[in-house]
Amino acid sequence: MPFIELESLEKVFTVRVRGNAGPFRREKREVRAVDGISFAVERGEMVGYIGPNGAGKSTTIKMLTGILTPSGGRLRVAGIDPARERTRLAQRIGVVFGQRTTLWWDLPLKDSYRLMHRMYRIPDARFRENLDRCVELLELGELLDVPVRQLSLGQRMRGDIAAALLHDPEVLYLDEPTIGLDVVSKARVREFLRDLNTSRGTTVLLTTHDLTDIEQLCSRVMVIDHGRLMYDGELSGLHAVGESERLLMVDLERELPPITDVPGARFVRSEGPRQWLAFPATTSAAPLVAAVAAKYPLLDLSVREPDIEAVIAKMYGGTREERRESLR
Ligand SMILES: Nc1ncnc2c1ncn2[C@@H]1O[C@H](COP(=O)(O)OP(=O)(O)OP(=O)(O)O)[C@@H](O)[C@H]1O
Repeated sequence: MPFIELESLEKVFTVRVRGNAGPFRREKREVRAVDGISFAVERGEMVGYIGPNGAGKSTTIKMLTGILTPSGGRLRVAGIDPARERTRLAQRIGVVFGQRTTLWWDLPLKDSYRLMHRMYRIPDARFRENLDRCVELLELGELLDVPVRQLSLGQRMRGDIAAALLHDPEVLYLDEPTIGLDVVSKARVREFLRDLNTSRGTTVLLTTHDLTDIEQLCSRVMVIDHGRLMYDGELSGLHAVGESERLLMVDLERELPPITDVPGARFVRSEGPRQWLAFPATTSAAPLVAAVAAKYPLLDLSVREPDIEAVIAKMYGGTREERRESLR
């Protein structure tokens, strides 16, 4: 049985909007935030869950934690119906919302952890062990006595991630865990998550706007838009869907006219002896490199992978129907 299983999951919000019938008349309107989503995640998977603003990502996560009750469909996490058995599920899941903290603002970090120790009734030895591990790997040692409000964003985020893991959850939901962090903090958080996934087999569902998070952490990605699942597969498959291109950067021995006679490659631009050629992301670079090397005096070359951001933007561009068509 999959660890997380959604079948035609729906969440409909009813909102009141100002209607045409007068300034004080409000009309009811339905927002289908999640509109029939089905997927399964196996234990130990690390999956990216991405989409534009308002796509329905947070609403899905809230249903997975039991905070929101679905309007339709079926949902199981570790065999548990989250909305019905929220407290029982809470023992098995960890949640990190990047934009909000679960820590107590005025308390030193270690006091928040002590409270969680009690709340989750974590056995003492296990609590110690998990805390020590998080403190070491997330470099929290010097921060334990600092009130949360005095922590930098990156420090607070690391504090929040540790808080979500003290009770050994089997699944971790991360909503924008690297938002607003500097490059060093991002790298540290990513490394920690990768290690958690490989060493403990924790299942991770990651929502992010930073596609480098996905590139570095997830081999599988789900793209959601308007409450519907638009893509579910390997990250590499997204390139094919977005018809993206890879770039070959060629350093020639000297400045030469644009390379336009290599089949399958498109000249993009040049800067002195350096030229950039584009070719489809779905084809192999080897024959192209061989063809260039056979015809031109090469000093060096490198291949740049396509920018997923551009791929996603391409997917999100156009009408919903066109996008869905392109994904078939
Ligand atoms: N409590 C609510 N009442 C009414 N509408 C809501 C509510 N929560 C979410 N929505 C609407 O549901 C849709 C999906 O919102 P959701 O927050 O799940 O998107 P998201 O993909 O997480 O977006 P973001 O990346 O901006 O966080 C949006 O149109 C949003 O306005």
